[in-house]
Amino acid sequence: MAEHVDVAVIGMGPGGEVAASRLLSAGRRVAVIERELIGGECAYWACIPSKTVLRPPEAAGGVDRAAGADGARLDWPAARDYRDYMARHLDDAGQVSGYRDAGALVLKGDARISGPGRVTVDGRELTADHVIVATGSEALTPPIEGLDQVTVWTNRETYTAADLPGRALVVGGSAVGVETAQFLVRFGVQVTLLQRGDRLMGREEARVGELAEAHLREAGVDVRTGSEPVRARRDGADSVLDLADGSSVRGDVVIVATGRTPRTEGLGLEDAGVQIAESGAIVVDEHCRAAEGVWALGDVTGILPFTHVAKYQGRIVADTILGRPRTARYDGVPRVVFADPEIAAAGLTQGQARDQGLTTVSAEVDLAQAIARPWTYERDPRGHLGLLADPNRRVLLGAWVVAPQAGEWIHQASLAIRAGIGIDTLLDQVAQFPTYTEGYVTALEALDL
Ligand SMILES: Cc1cc2nc3c(=O)[nH]c(=O)nc-3n(C[C@H](O)[C@H](O)[C@H](O)COP(=O)(O)OP(=O)(O)OC[C@H]3O[C@@H](n4cnc5c(N)ncnc54)[C@H](O)[C@@H]3O)c2cc1C
Ligand SMILES: NC(=O)c1ccc[n+]([C@@H]2O[C@H](COP(=O)([O-])OP(=O)(O)OC[C@H]3O[C@@H](n4cnc5c(N)ncnc54)[C@H](O)[C@@H]3O)[C@@H](O)[C@H]2O)c1
Repeated sequence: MAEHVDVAVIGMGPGGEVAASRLLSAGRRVAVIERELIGGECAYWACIPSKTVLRPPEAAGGVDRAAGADGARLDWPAARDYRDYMARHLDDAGQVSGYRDAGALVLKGDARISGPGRVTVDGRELTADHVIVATGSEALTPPIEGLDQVTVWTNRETYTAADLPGRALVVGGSAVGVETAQFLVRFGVQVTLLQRGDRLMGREEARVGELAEAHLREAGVDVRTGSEPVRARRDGADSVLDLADGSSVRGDVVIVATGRTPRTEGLGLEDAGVQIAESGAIVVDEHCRAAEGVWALGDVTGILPFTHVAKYQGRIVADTILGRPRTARYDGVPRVVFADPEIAAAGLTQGQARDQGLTTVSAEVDLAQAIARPWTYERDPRGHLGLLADPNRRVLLGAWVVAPQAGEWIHQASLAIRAGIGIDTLLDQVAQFPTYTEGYVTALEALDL
C-alpha cells in the first residue's frame, strides 16, 4: 500500500525548503524528497560558497581603499576552510534530522511523478493531495566542439575547489561569469573572461555592463567581449579555446558560466498534465500551479532564477495550498551581482519599458560628484546610480546601481517600484547623511519631472 501524505515536495533547494517548512508548521503531513543534498544548489555549490569566497577580497579591497588603513592580506586556505564550513562540508545530516524532527517524511532518492497524485522514489510509492516540483536547474554546457578534451569546471567544481588554478578561462559574462572572474582574480588567478555578446551583463542596461567591465579590468581580468569559443583542444597541460575571430586563449581550466537549464527530465511531468515550455521550464499560473494538484516553483519555472524568488514562490504555493491563495508578482525584484563594487538592479530596463510601449525618462548620477558617502567610504570613490521613470504616472520603473553595498540599498528602489510609490513621495524622503541612499534624491531630481 502506498503511503499517503498531504504534500510531496520533490527537490529540497531553497524553494522546496520554504514551502515544506511552511506546510509543516501548519500541521500538514509532508514528504520531502531530495536526491542529493537538502539545501540544493544554493547551499552547497552556488550562492553560499560563492558569496563566502567573494567576501574576503571585498574586505581586503575595502582596507586597501580606505585612507589610513593598511595591510590586508588574503589567505586562500582560510577562505576555503570557511567556505567548506558554510557549505556544511557537503553533508546534510543535520537537515535530514531537522526535517524528521519537524514531522516530515524524509526520503533521500530520485523522485518521479508516476500518475495523478502519485510519486515514486527509487521504487517506493507515495500518494499525495499535492505535489510540489522544486527541482531547480543545472549548469548548461555550451556546444563547443572538443570541450570534452579539456578541463571543464561548472559552478560545482569552481566553488568546491581545494586549490585554485593558475589560469582560468571563464566562458559567459553574466552573473556567474562576473562573480567567478571577480573571486578568482582577487585570489591571484590569471583570468580571461569570454563573453559572446558585445557587453557584460547583457540583460541589464548597457551602462551597467560598461561599468562592470571597467571594474573587472581594473581588478586585472582580461575581458573579451564579442568572443565566442568555436573549438576546444588540449595542448600539453593547457586547455585551449579557439575563438571565432581566429585567435585563441589558453589556461589550466575552462569554467562554463553560460546559463542554466531547468531540471525537468525524467520527472514524468507530461503524464501529470504539466506543460513544458521550449526552454524546458515548467509553465505555471500566477499561483505557481502547473496542473491539477501539481505546483512548481524556483529555477524549474524559469521565471527569475534567484534564491529569493524560489523562496517567495515557496511562500505563494504553501499559502495557496493552505487555503490562503496568493498571487505571485515579480515587479521590482532585486537582481544583485556580488562583484566589487556590487552591481544591483530592480524593475525594467529602458528596452523592456520600450517593448511595453511605456514613455520613459532616465537619469544617471555619478555618486562621487553628488554625495559625500563615496568619499568618506574610500579613497578613490566609485559609484553610479541610474533611474528610469514613467513621467505620466510619476513612478519609478527601474533602477540600477554599481557601487559599494549596492545590494543593500537597491531595496529602496525595489520597494518603490513594487509598491508604486510616487516620485513626489520619494523626493520628500529624508535620507541619513552621509549614506549612499542619499544618491536617490539627486537622481530623482535629475529626472526633472
Ligand atoms: C554560481 C551561482 C551563484 C548563485 N548565487 C546566487 C545568489 O547569490 N543569490 C541568488 O538569489 N541566487 C543565486 N544563484 C541562483 C540560485 O542558486 C538558484 O536560483 C536557486 O538555487 C534555485 O533554488 P531552487 O530551490 O529552485 O533549486 P535548487 O537549489 O537547484 O534545488 C533543487 C533541488 O532539487 C533536487 N532534485 C532535482 N531533481 C530531483 C528529483 N528528481 N528527485 C529528487 N530531488 C531532485 C536537486 O538535487 C536540488 O537539491 C546562483 C547560482 C549559481 C549557479
Ligand atoms: N548574485 C546572484 O543572485 C546570482 C549569481 C549567480 C547566478 N545567479 C543566477 O543564475 C542564473 C545563471 O547565471 P549565468 O551567468 O550562468 O547565466 P546567464 O544566462 O545569466 O548568462 C550566460 C551568459 O553567457 C553568455 N554565453 C552563453 N554561451 C556562450 C558562449 N558559447 N560563449 C560565450 N558566451 C556565452 C551569454 O551571452 C550570457 O551573457 C542567472 O540568471 C542568475 O539569476 C544569480
